[in-house]
Amino acid sequence: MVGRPCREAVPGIAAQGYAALVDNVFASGKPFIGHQMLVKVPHLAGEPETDRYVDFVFQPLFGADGKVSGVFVQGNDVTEQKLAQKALQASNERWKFAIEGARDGVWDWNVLTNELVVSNRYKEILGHGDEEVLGRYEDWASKIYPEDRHTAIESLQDTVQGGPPFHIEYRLRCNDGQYKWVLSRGVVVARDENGRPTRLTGTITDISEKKQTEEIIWRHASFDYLTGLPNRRLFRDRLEQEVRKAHREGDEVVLMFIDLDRFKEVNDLLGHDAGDKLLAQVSRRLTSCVRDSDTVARLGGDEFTVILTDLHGHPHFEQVAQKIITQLAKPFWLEGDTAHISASVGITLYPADGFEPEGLIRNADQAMYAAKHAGRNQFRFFTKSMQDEAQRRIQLTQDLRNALAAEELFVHYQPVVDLDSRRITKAEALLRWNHPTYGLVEPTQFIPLAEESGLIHEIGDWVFTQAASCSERWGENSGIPFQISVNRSPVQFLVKASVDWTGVLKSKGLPPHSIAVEITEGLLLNTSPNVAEMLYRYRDAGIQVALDDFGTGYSSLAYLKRFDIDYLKIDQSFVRDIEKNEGSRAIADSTIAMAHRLGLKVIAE
Ligand SMILES: Nc1nc2c(ncn2[C@@H]2O[C@H](COP(=O)(O)OP(=O)(O)OP(=O)(O)O)[C@@H](O)[C@H]2O)c(=O)[nH]1
Repeated sequence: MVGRPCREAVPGIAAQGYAALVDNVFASGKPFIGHQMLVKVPHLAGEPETDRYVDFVFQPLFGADGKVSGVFVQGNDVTEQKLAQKALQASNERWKFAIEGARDGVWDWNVLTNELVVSNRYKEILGHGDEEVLGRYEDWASKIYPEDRHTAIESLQDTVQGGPPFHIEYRLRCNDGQYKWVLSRGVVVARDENGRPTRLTGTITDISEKKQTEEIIWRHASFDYLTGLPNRRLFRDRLEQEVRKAHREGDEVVLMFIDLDRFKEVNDLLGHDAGDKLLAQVSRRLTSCVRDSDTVARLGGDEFTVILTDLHGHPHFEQVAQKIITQLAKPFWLEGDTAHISASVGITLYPADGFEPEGLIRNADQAMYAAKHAGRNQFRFFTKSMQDEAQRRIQLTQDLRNALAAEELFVHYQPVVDLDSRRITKAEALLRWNHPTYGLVEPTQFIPLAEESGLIHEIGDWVFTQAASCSERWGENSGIPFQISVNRSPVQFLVKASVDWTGVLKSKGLPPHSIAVEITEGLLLNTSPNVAEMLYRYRDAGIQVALDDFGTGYSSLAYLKRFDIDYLKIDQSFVRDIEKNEGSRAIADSTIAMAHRLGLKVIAE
């Protein structure tokens, strides 16, 4: 090739304009430098050419006479570099497209010069036009919502110091002075020779809508829909926060547990809507008894709590408790009806009674329970003995679970004498518990535990089968049917019985009136369809129904007829002093007269 004209040596390349370039340099005597010039390199005949990019230098060579004697051509193949650049450009285009498509704003911060450049979309998110809004880092920092500023700056600094990429949600001030939630992300894109970041680039996304949705979800999950008060979940959070704060500041926290007294009666007598209205009014009255910084919450049903904070050695909680009791004992006007209720309040103190929120809630609940048992409409402070009592209740409930299997329960039969024939024709089945440690436990102590724990269903069915067997035995012995009455707790009416009482009687070949079901007056006021359905089922099956403790509650005559009650039992408080007390005698007389006119029989306890 050497010594031959370039048109002959590399004809394919020379023809691409390179021979002309050589001629130009030769003629002008001026060098030529070309960057990334395309050269189509020919291959064997029939094969396609390949594209190469070459950095060229065409240097004229001068002879002794000062004239151009030749041209020195040097080519440096930079194809790889060119392709890499092309790829990068394409990728940048794609990113630009993606970011703009996502409607994100872009920022770029030069750490060395402190220059901050933001895209138009960034400005648009903040409600600005083309004008410069953020020229420096400080401009950005000054626009952050004060409460978020520290965390946002710290997070950015952390990235600069070598931490993870910047990723944080915070609020930025817009053109109209309002704050907007944004999500900002950023990474280090350049470093100096010591590895220190010199440039960070990132995006901001407008997340105000997402935040609004989150806020709505949070409100639903944290506030009670009926009263607008914090619910159980938010109450727990607040209590934890307040206990932590009091611990830091050496302060106290007072927790009150408030349960309305006989609220069920409002629902039963005036309807659920009226009950709802009363609950809403209770929440307003409670809020009016405390300061804005205190918390009033509704745990559910008719249970409320109050957290008193910032006491700073001036405990005024007894006055607050008394105020609550007084406020809630005042009548409630419920669109045409008036309701009277009261409240039982349990009080516990952090740190005197406990350190853990969970324990404090338990204490306040136990104190409230004690206030109820002491006659309602009052407050009680938590004491150690309440804890012992609660412990005993838990223990008894546990023991009760085994009592049936361990044969500790037994049924005692109290005879009922027919005053006309002077014969014992009936008996009442009374449940007793012979506890291995405590001896005979009163039904008033363990029946409420059985009701609370749901054990009443199993125990109640067991009492019924015992009574049915006894009725069968005694009926056979005497030759006439013998009726035994069995108490059925209101709780047993709430779910479908697992044992079909009428079916059991049928299978034993006993007439349906072998068993009478004793219910309490309050049950008749229950509006649950289960109650009415079950009572009608007894009536249709021929099982008699007796009303216990008549005279102590509502004594509503309408219900006696509606549910076809067969017997009334006059409460023993009237019967006991019937000979000495005129009033009791009058009540007993009129009850008997009324019952007989209604076709009901009467039993005196
Ligand atoms: N109207 C209404 N009633 C509710 C709501 N939640 C629960 N309840 C009722 O509130 C009553 C609470 O029952 P209790 O506290 O056991 O009954 P109480 O009559 O207050 O009895 P004591 O507390 O022993 O005095 C139940 O009858 C529930 O059905 C509600 O959102 N609205």
